[in-house]
Amino acid sequence: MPVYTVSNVQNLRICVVMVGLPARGKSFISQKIVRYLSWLSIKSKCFNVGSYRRQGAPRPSAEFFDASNEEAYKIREQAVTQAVHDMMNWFADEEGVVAILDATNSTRERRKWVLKLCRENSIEPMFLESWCDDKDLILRNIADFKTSSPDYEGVDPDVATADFLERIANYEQVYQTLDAAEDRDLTFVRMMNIAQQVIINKVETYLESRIVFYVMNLHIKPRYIWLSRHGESIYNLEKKIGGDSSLSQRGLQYAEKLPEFVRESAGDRDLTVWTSTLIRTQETAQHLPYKQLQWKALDELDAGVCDGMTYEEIEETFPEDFKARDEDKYEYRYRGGESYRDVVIRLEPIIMELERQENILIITHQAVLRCIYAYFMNVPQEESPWMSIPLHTLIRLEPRAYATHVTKIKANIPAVSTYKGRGTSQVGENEAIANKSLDALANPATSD
Ligand SMILES: O=P(O)(O)OC[C@H]1O[C@@](CO)(OP(=O)(O)O)[C@@H](O)[C@@H]1O
Repeated sequence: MPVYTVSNVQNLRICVVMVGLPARGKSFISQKIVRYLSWLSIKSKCFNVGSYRRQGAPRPSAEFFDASNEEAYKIREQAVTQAVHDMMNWFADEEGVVAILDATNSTRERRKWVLKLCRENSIEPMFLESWCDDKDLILRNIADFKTSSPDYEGVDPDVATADFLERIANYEQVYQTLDAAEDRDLTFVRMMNIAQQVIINKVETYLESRIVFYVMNLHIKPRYIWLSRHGESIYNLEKKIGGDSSLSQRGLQYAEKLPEFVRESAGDRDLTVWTSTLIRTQETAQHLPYKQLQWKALDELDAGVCDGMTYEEIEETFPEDFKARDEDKYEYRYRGGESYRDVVIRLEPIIMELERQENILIITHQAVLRCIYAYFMNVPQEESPWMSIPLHTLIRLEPRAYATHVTKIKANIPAVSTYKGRGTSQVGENEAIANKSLDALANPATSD
C-alpha cells in the first residue's frame, strides 16, 4: 500500500530559490530544509551552484565575482544553467518533490529566469531571502565559510577573510532585495537577521507553509543536545520489549550517577530535561537538578500485541510478522502498534521545539533515540532502525553551521544489550558491527 505524505497527496513540486549575499547562511538553511524534509520522507535535494561553479573555476579570487568581469560572468552563468538543468531532470526522473537552488540569485533578472523555467516545468517557485545586517552574524558566517569552503582550503585565514569581504562587496553592487511591492506576485519569504523579522508573501500550499514555519524556528546560537536512554530496566533484563517497568539495580545506579555525568559534560550551563511519560525515564531523571518536562511523544515505539513479549516469543507466535519486520523495519507496523515511520511523524513537534531551544537533555527510549539521532546526523531511513544506541551512554550533539559534532560518553556501569540484529531473535548479536556503523555516522562528513 502506498504511504501517503503531504507531498504525494497534493502532487506538488516546489523549488525553493535561495536569495542572499554571500555569508548570509543560505547553505546552512538549505541543508537544514533538505535534512528535515528527507527525515519526513519528502524527497528533497539541494543544488548548490557554488559546487558547479568550482568545476569551471576551482579557486577564484574576489575579482571573479565582479559583475563587469565578462569571462567570469560566463562561467557563473554556465554553472547556474547546469544546476537548474540537473534540478529539472531530478524532478522529472527521480520524482523529486522539493529542490533547493542554493545560490545568491541576487538580481531580479536572474530570479525572473528561474521563475520562467519553473513555470514551464510546472514547478512552484518559492523565493527565500536571507537578509542580514548584523555584523557579528556575518563575521561568524565568514569564519565558518572560510574554514569549510573548498574555495579557501589552505589559504591564510586573514587573506581569506579579506578576499571574502571583497567578494561580498562585488555582489553588493548588483544585489536587489525582494520587495513587497515589486515582487508582490511572487511566493516569497524574506528573513531578516535569521528570524528577527520575517515577511511572508503569497505562501499558499501546506508544504510551503511547513517549510516556512521550520525555517522560522531555526537559530544558530551555540548549544548542546544530550541524548540518553533510560537506565537498564527490569524488562530489559528479562529481554521483554515495551511495557512500563521500573529500573533494575544497575539502572538505578545510572540514575544516581547521571547528575555528575551530565555536569562533567555541561559544566554549569542551565539545561532542561525532557523525558517520556514512562516510569523508566522518570526514574532515570529523578536526581537531576534541572527543570523537567514530560512528553507523551517521547514514549517508546508501541509494540501493539507484542508489547511485553521477548523477541523469541514474537518469532514463535507471529513468525510472519517477525520476518516482515526484519525485511523492512522502518515501515513495519506492529499489529495494533506503531512503525518507525509512525514514530518519526509523532516526533516532528519535538524536532521543531528542539530547533527553537538551547540546551536540552532528552531521556527516552531505544527506537525514539534512533529517530532523533537520525534527524541530527542525516542517517538514511533504512539504516536508522538498525543503529545501536547502548544503555548507560550519554550522547552529546553539538549542532554547528555545517556539521553536527557528536561525543559519546560511556558511564562505567554495566548493562545488558537490547540490540537485536537482522535475522536473529537473540539480543546482543551483531551489536559490535552496528556500533561501528554508528561511529562512522558520527563522522561530520556525513552530516550537514
Ligand atoms: O525496534 P527495536 O530494535 O525492536 O527496538 C525497540 C525496543 O527497544 C526497547 C528495548 O528492547 O526499548 P526500551 O529501551 O525503551 O525498553 C523495547 O521496549 C522496544 O520495543
